[in-house]
Amino acid sequence: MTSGIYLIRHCRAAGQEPAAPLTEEGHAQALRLRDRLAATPIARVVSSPFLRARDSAAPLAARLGLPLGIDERLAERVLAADPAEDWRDRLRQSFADPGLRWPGGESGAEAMARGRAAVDAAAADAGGPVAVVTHGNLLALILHSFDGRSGFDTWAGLTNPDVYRIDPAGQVQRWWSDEG
Ligand SMILES: O=C(O)[C@H](O)COP(=O)(O)O
Repeated sequence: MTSGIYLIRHCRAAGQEPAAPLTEEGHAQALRLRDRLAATPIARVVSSPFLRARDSAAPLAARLGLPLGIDERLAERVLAADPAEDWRDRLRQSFADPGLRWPGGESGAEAMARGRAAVDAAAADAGGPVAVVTHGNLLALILHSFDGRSGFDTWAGLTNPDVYRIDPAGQVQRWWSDEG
């Protein structure tokens, strides 16, 4: 039983590599994210190790006086070693077939399992709701682990940032999206 999970996609960023920073607008979004979430009794903040996720979570953790936890399992899924032009089609296929794996990549099932394990670890004994910051593909897979209806279309509709709430009963609801 959890007290609720806020599952967050990072704010707008300048690239996709691990060290890609937030844009100026992304930093402004991180402050709005902080202001929106600081009104809830968040007990723990955990992020992907990627810079864009850490910098999305850091203002919230600072406002709440909490350490920013880093969990490698929240890093974005590697779809394949080669940056294929048809990555979007591959992604669609991988939601339809969770066991599908391209060379150098993770299957959807593998990524979902590690992402869900990270969320469960963040929520365990937290004593209140937790905020977990990650990436688009992994976020959609984690949502799928709670609610089988979340899939490719959920991923395609994600914004930066995006916040989904998973309530103590495991029900998934989009909670906030800063489209500004
Ligand atoms: O799923 C995606 O959109 C890509 O893997 C990039 O993810 P991110 O922009 O959320 O890090």
